[in-house]
Amino acid sequence: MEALATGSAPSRPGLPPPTRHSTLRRPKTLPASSPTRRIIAAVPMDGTSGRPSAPLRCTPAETDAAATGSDQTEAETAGATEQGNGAPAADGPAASIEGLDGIKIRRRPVTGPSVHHVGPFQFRLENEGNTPRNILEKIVWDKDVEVWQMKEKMPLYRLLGPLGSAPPARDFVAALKASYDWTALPALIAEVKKASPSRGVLRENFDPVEIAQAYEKNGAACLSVLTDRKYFQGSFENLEAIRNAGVKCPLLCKEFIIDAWQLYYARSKGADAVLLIAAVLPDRDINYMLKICKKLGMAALVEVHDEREMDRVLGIDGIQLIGINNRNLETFEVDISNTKKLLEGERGQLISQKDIIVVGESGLFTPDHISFVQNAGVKAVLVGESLIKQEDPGKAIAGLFGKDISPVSSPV
Ligand SMILES: O=C(O)c1ccccc1NCC(=O)[C@H](O)[C@H](O)COP(=O)(O)O
Repeated sequence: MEALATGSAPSRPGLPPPTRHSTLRRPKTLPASSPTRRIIAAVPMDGTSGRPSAPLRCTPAETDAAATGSDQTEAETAGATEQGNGAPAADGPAASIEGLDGIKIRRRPVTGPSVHHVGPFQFRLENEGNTPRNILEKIVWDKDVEVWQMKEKMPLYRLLGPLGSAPPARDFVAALKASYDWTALPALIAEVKKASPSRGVLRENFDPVEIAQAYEKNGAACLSVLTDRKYFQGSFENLEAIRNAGVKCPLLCKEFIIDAWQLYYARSKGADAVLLIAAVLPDRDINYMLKICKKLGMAALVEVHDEREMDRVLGIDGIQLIGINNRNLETFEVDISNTKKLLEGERGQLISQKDIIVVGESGLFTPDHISFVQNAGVKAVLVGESLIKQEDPGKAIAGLFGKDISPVSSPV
């Protein structure tokens, strides 16, 4: 399949997975100046007393991070010698400089694994370089391990079959435009989300298909389906089940995409669109992933949170959808005036010139909130909590918009 040609890939996405090593190696060096280097635990590994009930294990990410040492493969030397944020792979203070390439988080632990083996012991050495600084960094580091494990089980070539038999991609952008034209209100992307790191479990009695059908019936233009299991209790099974149940609304795969492989996987599970987070992905990755999405027929919702990310994204060609997240993913603070702030002045003008649809994301609970972001310039909204927490999430849509927006209702 043509879309599988990843030969022109820049550094990390699409590269063959780095060689893994069965034993842990020390990272080349720990930063000499490492200020908070601490031994947290020393655990004998031979089953004698003192062994923890859930033994510490070295994870692929740990071996992977260690692989930034001296015996890298050619591919790693060519591409993966960066953290994915342009930072040098391992040593020294430069490795932890934030903001290189514009992204705020470190894509991997910069000082290598926190777990080390000495004889029969495992040591956990924590320092600034291998301790996540915020939830987004933690999610992305965990995602790195998860994606590596998934790729091991299902390498790209083995996705060919599922990709070929996946239901065809539907036009996510056209669905948003049609809804906006019909209702003269922001098109709704309703989120199928059981839990979140900031809010915990949002809905105990969670039937993803039933919720998706209710959203569709009550006027959602598109759906956003959380697929991350660890932090959102979502799954690709949910995405697939919703697609297979005959829901016609195009589906956004709400995932933390860090590797091009995930785009193919999402498409093979029936996704029509994916989320690309500017705080996580350098421009070159966004560029590259947009091209793959296009080949796969999927839309990409490129998410920003601040002016800097917005300016970066506005410099990238081919973007059709920009999501402004009102939630700061590092602090969980939600402020819907963020949408207005990012659309003021020249940025708003450029967005109109480029015919980009802006999606207002997070913290939208009332018709006033919807009016506020619409007046700021959004043509679509992404809403989770305020719908999913209601007894009847479908009916809650009319409450959110202040009127019935279902397809059977009359247009304005
Ligand atoms: O919501 C979180 O706690 C969260 C934490 C870390 C990364 C992403 C997170 N949420 C993703 C979203 O921003 C929302 O799911 C989406 O925009 C809908 O927001 P809401 O309507 O407030 O549920």
